[in-house]
Amino acid sequence: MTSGAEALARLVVDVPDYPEPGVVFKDVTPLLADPAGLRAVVAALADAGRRDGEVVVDAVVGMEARGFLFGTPVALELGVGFVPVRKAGKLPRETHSRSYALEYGEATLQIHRDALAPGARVLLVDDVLATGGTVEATRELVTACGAEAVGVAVLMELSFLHGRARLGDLPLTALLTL
Ligand SMILES: O=P(O)(O)OC[C@H]1O[C@H](OP(=O)(O)OP(=O)(O)O)[C@H](O)[C@@H]1O
Ligand SMILES: Nc1ncnc2[nH]cnc12
Repeated sequence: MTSGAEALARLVVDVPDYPEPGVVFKDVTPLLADPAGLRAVVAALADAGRRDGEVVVDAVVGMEARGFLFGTPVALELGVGFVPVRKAGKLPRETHSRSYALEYGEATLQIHRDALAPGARVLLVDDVLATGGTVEATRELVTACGAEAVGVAVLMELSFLHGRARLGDLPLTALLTL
């Protein structure tokens, strides 16, 4: 059987100097194309939304774009809904916004103001934790909705970028730490 860590080691490709010199980009498209590998990492990420076998989150939030690809199947696996956090200008109704910096640039993220029920317990899902700017901004957006981020689950943590330090008390599940 394929484990999540084995799938990541085999199916994530390092691309040096993309999208700019000095960055080693983690390309997850071969993982997405491999049904057994994809199933293994989705199952492992979903475990972050359970305690003692019980689902303890009310929603999964995924960040554009790769957080959508992993967050949606994780939500299905947990039996909860999926809420997208999008780059600025993509959501059609009233939003909350947060700007942030990441390993190779800056961006603004948005969430629909009514996307989460007040008090909802939310699992954040993404592919990579790098500087932590994306997760920090997303957590603030969840809080602005009156909900609470109770955990973050990622495929890979790039520990040399110290994203964990920006998470405060938010529990992190990383299937692979590099
Ligand atoms: O921890 P950070 O430094 O914030 O970096 C991590 C984020 O960077 C990547 O997304 P990107 O913004 O490149 O968007 P994409 O998924 O649309 O390519 C990645 O998918 C994470 O969301
Ligand atoms: N090195 C990297 N590879 C893929 N996604 C990223 N997001 C931020 N840094 C990244």
